[in-house]
Amino acid sequence: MGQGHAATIEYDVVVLGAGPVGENVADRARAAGLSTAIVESELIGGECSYWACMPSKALLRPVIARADARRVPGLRQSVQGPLDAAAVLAHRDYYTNHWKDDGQAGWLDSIGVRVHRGHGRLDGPKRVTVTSPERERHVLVARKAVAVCTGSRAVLPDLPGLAGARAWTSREATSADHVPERLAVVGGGVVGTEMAAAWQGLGSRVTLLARGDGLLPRMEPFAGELVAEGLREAGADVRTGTDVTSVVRRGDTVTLTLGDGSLVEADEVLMATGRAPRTDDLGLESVGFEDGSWLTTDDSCRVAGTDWLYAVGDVNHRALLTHQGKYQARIAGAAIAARAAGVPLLETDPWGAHAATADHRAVPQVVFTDPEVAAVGPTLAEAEAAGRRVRAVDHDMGAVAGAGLYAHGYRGQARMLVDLDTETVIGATFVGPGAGELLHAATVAVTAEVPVERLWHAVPAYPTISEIWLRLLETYRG
Ligand SMILES: Cc1cc2nc3c(=O)[nH]c(=O)nc-3n(C[C@H](O)[C@H](O)[C@H](O)COP(=O)(O)OP(=O)(O)OC[C@H]3O[C@@H](n4cnc5c(N)ncnc54)[C@H](O)[C@@H]3O)c2cc1C
Ligand SMILES: NC(=O)c1ccc[n+]([C@@H]2O[C@H](COP(=O)([O-])OP(=O)(O)OC[C@H]3O[C@@H](n4cnc5c(N)ncnc54)[C@H](O)[C@@H]3O)[C@@H](O)[C@H]2O)c1
Repeated sequence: MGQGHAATIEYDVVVLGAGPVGENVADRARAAGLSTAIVESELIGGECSYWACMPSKALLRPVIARADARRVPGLRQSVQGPLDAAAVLAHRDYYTNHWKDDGQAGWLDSIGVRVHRGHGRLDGPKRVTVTSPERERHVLVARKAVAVCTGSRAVLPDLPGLAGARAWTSREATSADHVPERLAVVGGGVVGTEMAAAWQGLGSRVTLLARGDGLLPRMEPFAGELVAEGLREAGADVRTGTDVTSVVRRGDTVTLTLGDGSLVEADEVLMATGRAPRTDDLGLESVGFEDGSWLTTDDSCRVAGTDWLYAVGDVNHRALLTHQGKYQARIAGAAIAARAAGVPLLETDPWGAHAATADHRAVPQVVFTDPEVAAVGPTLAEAEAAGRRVRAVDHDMGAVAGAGLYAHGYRGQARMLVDLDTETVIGATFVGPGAGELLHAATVAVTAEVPVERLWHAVPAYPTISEIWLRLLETYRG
């Protein structure tokens, strides 16, 4: 169908991309009584459901559970064998619903959000052209707002040989149907460390190549150190300060050349080297922006210089995390609804209903390695760089009774960051087995700006790992 004859359908709100974030924007908009359509070119549920959070955590859970069990006297002997990799992969397939999205499509249908399958492209203000898989085109006109929620994709460095090396990105690393004997992982960020832990645990011999001084460079340095230690103990070869200069495949073997001229051979190579926005071929030029760029927004997630265009989730580069994108979706959905209803003044002050304030103050993240890393708020280095007067309070997590009971010989480290001007906790990092489940208490304390003096009255149950809070507060008070 030519563009001149393309059918035109009007909605109040059109959402581009049905990942976790787009789904939530659509849900909030329709809950406010706005007619809402969502456009999806691949699978409803997005990267998170099929090639990121869900499959990666399904692969990691047995690896971490086994490592934990091996630290429990009396249980250790029963869990010495290898994992049943076929069963783990089958469980991963169950969690991705075998890469079918009928369940999520059914949910959108049940809440009254209209799904348009195909590639969406902006075509001037408030207009979106959808090209269906059958190459049919139609035009969606948004009376109130368009929300771009198209996410991000893996970015590959420009290395000699890489284009022909059939390298894995996060997509293959989370969906592979076999365990490679040797896996090289390039990149020491979150994807690199998690996938190194998963595949080493599943039986691969992993070589992790990171170019910085340590792993997880955006977190407190002790996090990367403990994760490197854990990976090495699991049998992985972890190398930091390493540059990869070429990646060449010959037959079944891929050879990586390192900066010092040495070679690493593997059966597969995972490039875990960061993300790029999925804004190429999005028609951004038709509304005054550059295709292929991250979209900068205000705290209501509205794109600067427009009164109708929103960018929510990975695509705005505020925090590349599902939970944070879904939070933005709740805020953006409320802002879209308020503006559509003609509310004269939105609540855009910090912590207001229409300001994604937590993006700046309290982004929680758990890295599901062994040990786990759980962090919220700035690191010490970030807080100091921002000119804040802070004190870092450190404590050995293993010194807590609950930790010793959880895992014999528990190794871990905690840091609480206190703002000395407000006497509130502005950040925390916990590294150790089971640390992920400690995080929300810290997120609540940071978000609510609870004074340290009041936290003194928040009594952790004995004997839980949460007693680390008491140790941190005792250390702070002296
Ligand atoms: C390996 C890995 C593990 C991760 N693990 C975690 C984790 O444990 N916890 C966590 O919080 N985060 C995790 N993340 C990050 C998380 O996956 C992202 O933050 C999240 O998926 C972002 O959601 P989104 O909706 O913004 O984008 P996406 O999930 O990328 O969804 C965007 C959707 O838009 C569609 N789309 C794109 N362009 C168009 C177009 N032009 N027309 C129509 N549709 C389009 C895409 O097909 C896709 O379905 C992980 C990431 C990776 C890579
Ligand atoms: N559990 C979780 O919350 C989770 C899990 C996975 C991913 N994610 C999110 O997904 C996003 C993407 O993760 P990621 O690990 O791909 O990106 P990242 O930016 O966290 O890490 C990429 C790493 O690759 C390195 N790198 C870049 N180019 C390189 C090169 N040419 N050679 C060697 N190293 C190179 C960088 O220095 C960096 O350390 C993150 O922002 C993260 O928040 C979250």
